[in-house]
Amino acid sequence: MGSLGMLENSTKICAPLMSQSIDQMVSDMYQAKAEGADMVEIRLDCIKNFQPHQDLRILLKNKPLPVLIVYRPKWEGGHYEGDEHMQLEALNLAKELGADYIELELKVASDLMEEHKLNQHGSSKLIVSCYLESATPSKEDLGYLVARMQSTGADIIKLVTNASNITEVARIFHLLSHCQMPLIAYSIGDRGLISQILAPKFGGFLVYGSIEGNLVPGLPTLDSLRYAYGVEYINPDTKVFGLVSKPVSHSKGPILHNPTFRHVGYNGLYVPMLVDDLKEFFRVYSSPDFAGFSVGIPYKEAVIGFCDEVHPLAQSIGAVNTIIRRPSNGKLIGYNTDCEASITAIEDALKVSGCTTGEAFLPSPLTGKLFVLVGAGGAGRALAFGAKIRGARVVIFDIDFDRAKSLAHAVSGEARRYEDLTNFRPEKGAILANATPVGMHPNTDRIPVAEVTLQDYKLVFDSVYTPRKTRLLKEAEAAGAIPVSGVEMFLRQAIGQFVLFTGREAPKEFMRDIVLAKF
Ligand SMILES: O=C1C[C@@](O)(C(=O)O)C[C@@H](O)[C@@H]1O
Repeated sequence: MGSLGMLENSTKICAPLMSQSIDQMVSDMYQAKAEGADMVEIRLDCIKNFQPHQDLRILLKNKPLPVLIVYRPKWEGGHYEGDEHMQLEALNLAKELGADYIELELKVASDLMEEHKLNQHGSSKLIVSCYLESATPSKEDLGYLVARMQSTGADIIKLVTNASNITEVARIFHLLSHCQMPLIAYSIGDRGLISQILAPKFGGFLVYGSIEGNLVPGLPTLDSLRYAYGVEYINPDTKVFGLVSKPVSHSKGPILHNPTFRHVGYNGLYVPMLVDDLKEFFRVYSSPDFAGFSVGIPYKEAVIGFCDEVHPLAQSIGAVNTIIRRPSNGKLIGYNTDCEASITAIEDALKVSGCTTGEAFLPSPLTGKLFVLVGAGGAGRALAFGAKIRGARVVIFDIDFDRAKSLAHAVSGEARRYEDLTNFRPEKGAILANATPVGMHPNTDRIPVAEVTLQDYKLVFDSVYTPRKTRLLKEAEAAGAIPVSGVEMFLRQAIGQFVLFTGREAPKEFMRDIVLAKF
């Protein structure tokens, strides 16, 4: 990898292991090591018929990596139902047998403190933890809680919250960057994912990643931490680029952008951001650390209201899919890379298949063609404007007829009622473009038009990119049309974003290879 100027961080990657047998725990430790973990967390409370003396000896004698021992009681979300005394005995034994870290819940640690019973001898480090079922507390309350945890004599403190909104995760980042002692802090849930991935940027002590085949709900896998996010290369200077969308987990953006950043030695990180409230989001994530954004469904139109400047093409389309924070003044500038991406994907496919014969004098193989568009949302608007700019005649269908009419008006096209789509037969040689999510994973058996109408089209484009070949594209190919996958548009819009994000030329072939191998 191009490591130009990048510093590795000191955040450890830890695999939580929750198997029920000792043999399995031992083999999980080796698997975690092979998958790139720096340490493992062994959950004693998950082991069936746990025999402290015998089992801890086997586990700690066979450890290939530093071990954190956790014996989590039921009241803190674990499975241990015994008393504090037995819990403490097992943890002390683990210390004696060479555990590198042991974890105690705040309540237990506080009780022990009061009774002057917290045994701080030995070489294991003590992690005092607190799991909040609720949302992340205010900055002040977090401060008090951390002070209380510190006062137990912990070497490391660990705080876990349940994020109900991505904006509260910013309080975790604040805490991580201001805490004077080693801190593990993160939020669980889809909205909290960035707190885990970005822990190395803000100085977190460790980040959790689950081993393959043993997924822990709410945690990324070791493989995604290493490959998709490259967490070992993140440092305080890393520029963060977020995909602002809802839903967001379907996106393949991280597995394309992050390896590309690393390939060219650019210190950037691309993360999914599940956003509920755009206004709050841009108010809270306003620091230069958050250097730019991709914008996905359903925000491509609404986000214009939060940009300080909008590129003329994006302005006329009325949709933004890329935002850059201008380093000189922090202003947000909106762009649209979908338009060129989708139209050039269609044009190139027409050129490759020789559909331009006799039309070489035309500015584009789309000039003069009938362009039938289904869906007038953000992606549809980009396609409609692109087709119009190339001189195509645009016909638009949308479930919301007013939306279709307003887009048709903007591109001097024609709006048709959605009900008429089933029987709509275009002139021969027309282009069909689907800009609705119909057919997207997991509803892959769905198709936005009637199959019988497909034979009249020369080319069918689908903006859906999961799966690569949608049912619409399969049927179109069978009917003799040229299929163009949304993957091609996805790749090209990402190439456009790379240039805007980094100010550098994009390694196009490298990016295309990732798409071919991983999509
Ligand atoms: O439409 C898309 C797809 C996307 O939202 C994603 O899911 O990764 C990313 C956007 O930049 C792009 O315009």
